Amino acid sequence: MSLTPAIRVRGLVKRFGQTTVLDGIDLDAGRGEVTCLIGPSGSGKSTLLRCIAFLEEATDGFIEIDGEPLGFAAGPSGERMRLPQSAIRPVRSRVGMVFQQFNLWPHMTALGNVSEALVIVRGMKRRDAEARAMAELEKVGLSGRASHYPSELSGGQQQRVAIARALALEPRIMLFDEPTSSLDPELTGEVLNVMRDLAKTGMTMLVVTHEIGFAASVGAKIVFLDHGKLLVQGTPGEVFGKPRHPRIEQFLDTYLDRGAATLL
Ligand SMILES: Nc1ncnc2c1ncn2[C@@H]1O[C@H](COP(=O)(O)OP(=O)(O)OP(=O)(O)O)[C@@H](O)[C@H]1O
Repeated sequence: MSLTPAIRVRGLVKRFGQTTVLDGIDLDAGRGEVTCLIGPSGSGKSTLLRCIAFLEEATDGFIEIDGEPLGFAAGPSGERMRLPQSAIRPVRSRVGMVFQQFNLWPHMTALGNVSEALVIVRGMKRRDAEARAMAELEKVGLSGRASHYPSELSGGQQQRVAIARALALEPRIMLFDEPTSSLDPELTGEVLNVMRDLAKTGMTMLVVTHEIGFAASVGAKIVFLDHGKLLVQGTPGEVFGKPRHPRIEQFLDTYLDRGAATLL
């Protein structure tokens, strides 16, 4: 088995103007594993995810996906060189992303939302795209809602459509940015269950979450960001077990989610 991590981040820096939001992040996310990113609000979790999805361009540092550089590579003397678009696109297309807001097209059905990208991005025939989209909707338990519009679906169902849409493009890595934070507890549970099932298929997942119970039970690795630095990382037992790093203790006091106490 290859030891190359699915995601390898080295020395990642992101600045917005004078503000340093990510300050030298080194991170490995294992293939077929769930890595959970936790940390206080504003610590840089979303920005890190967005850099890995190449939605934001890092100010410095390197990202590799399956051992291949994303966006920038080290030149002959170690200098940072921007890669051409033709080299960026195939690496970037291996990464799927699910956001806090579902971002579905309101004028399209669930089936349309999942199949459209296959037609536009992949150039699939509509009939083939819809067959693939149905299979993805089935996986998230929504084949019976294929002809519904987003306004006719609950928030949890909309997020499951968004997950199906990302999966339809066959990513090797799925990034989730607080996918349940706009949902009430019941709907949160149904989305987390879909993510649990996805993890069981061996999908590599990097998940920003405040659902500590989910992170502790599904995460192979927990990464704690604080003020743009990676402060603590390890297995759930190492990060949440006692004695805990004082910042983790403080964070759990502030952010402990429903039911998490029983797991820690
Ligand atoms: N486009 C931007 N321009 C300027 N500052 C930004 C931009 N995006 C993020 N920031 C700042 O970067 C910091 C980190 O934001 P980020 O959203 O990555 O944190 P987070 O840990 O995901 O927070 P939360 O848990 O609240 O979502 C914040 O101070 C934020 O205001």
